[in-house]
Amino acid sequence: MPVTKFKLEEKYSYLNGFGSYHESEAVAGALPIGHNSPQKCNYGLYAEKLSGTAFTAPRHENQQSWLYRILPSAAHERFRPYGSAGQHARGTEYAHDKWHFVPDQLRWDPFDLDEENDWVEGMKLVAGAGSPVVKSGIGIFIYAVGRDMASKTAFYSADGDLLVVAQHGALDIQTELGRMLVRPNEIAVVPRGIRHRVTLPDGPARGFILELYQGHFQLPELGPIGSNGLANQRDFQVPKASYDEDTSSAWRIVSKFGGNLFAAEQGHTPFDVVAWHGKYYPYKYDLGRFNAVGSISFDHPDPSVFTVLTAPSGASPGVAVADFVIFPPRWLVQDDTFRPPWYHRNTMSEFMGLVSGDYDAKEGGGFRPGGASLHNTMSGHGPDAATFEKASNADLKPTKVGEGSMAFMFESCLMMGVTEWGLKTCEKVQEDYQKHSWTPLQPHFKKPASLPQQEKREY
Ligand SMILES: O=C(O)Cc1cc(O)ccc1O
Ligand SMILES: [Fe+2]
Repeated sequence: MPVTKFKLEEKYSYLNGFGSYHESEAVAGALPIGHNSPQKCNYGLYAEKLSGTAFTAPRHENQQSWLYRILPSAAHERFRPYGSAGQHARGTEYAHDKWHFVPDQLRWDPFDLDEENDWVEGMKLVAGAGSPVVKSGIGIFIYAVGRDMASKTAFYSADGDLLVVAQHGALDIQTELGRMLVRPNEIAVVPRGIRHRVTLPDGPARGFILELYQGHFQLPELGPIGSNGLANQRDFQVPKASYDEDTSSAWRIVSKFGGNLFAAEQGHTPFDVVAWHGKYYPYKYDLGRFNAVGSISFDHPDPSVFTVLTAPSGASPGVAVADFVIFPPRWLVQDDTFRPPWYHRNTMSEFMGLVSGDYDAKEGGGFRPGGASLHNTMSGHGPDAATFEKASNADLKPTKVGEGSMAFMFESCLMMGVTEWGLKTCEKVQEDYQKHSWTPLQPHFKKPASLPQQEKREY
């Protein structure tokens, strides 16, 4: 069910619709009518274009927005390496240049909450593939944040779109285009380049981030499902324009650029966009609104039926560099079916995280909220021994699984590497994952004493 825990405050105000052309003005009349770049913009604003795709990208993929702001984003001093001007670069772990590629199934205990780090310092790269400098691949981060970002500081990633999965605590994400409140069981996407400032309205926060170095997320095709279902377009919320007027104090812009952090000073707020229009904007989505479909006869369908958002690899149709898939509460009704996931090895790699509750393939415990697992290219996995035992003997009446639970998967066609931080420094990798889950599986094969009569087939 949708998140209801916090009452929405008036400061958060949204437009509805994924991929739509939106426009929003915090001051009536701030948007020029009928053109984008008048000789003088209304109210003395500057016009600035923000391109999220090549100018010439096909129309259905093209994502650009026009911002009407008090000062252009270009008005800042030189960028210097973050940390060199007295900022504490405490524990920033963004290095993407040395992956450990290991075939083991990996599982992480819940990552620690953190009292000290802010959004910039609290993001740790755990796994991924490719590189932001060639705009190819993905990075998977956990974040554990205990402090608001320093006042008058904003952050942006030039490396990719940030898909944020909130697991614990709420995030107030003030962006150039407007403000979003992102609570556990919700996700948000902050596209490449958009300045944002993250504060914590509800204490420490923890969650997961997929950074998409190439392209943008789209909704999956629905094929025979029809015109509604899964994540519906109208449930995506886009912040309305809201701006601050501050052209007299010192602001710092922190940039993640090629996996490294830089900071530049400027004498005005970056959150000065009075109006905007276009298709390149941040958005959020409540996972409780996902309309799950599944088998109502027999067999366990592929988890692609639970895809919320997908980012095509461009390699071939249907092959994603990143699928964001969830396992929401749902009814299982299949006859004569082993209902949990089958045992499997896939060419796609699967990074999973748990937002809340239990996951139905891991009755034996060990996959806990705030924790994660990685089943890489062709690494065998599936239900643990406890789940196999239970599910193969279960009474197959209609059953609700995942009540109060939300697991998700970042799935990729790329082989995923793990960072030094993810494999060792974090000290969360479970040594006994295999012994706990699959080595206890017993053979049950019994060759029958007399074989059933085969019908003679004529061809
Ligand atoms: O490995 C997992 O638990 C994720 C998963 C779930 C499922 O229902 C089918 C395949 C799959 O990879
Ligand atoms: Fe899997």
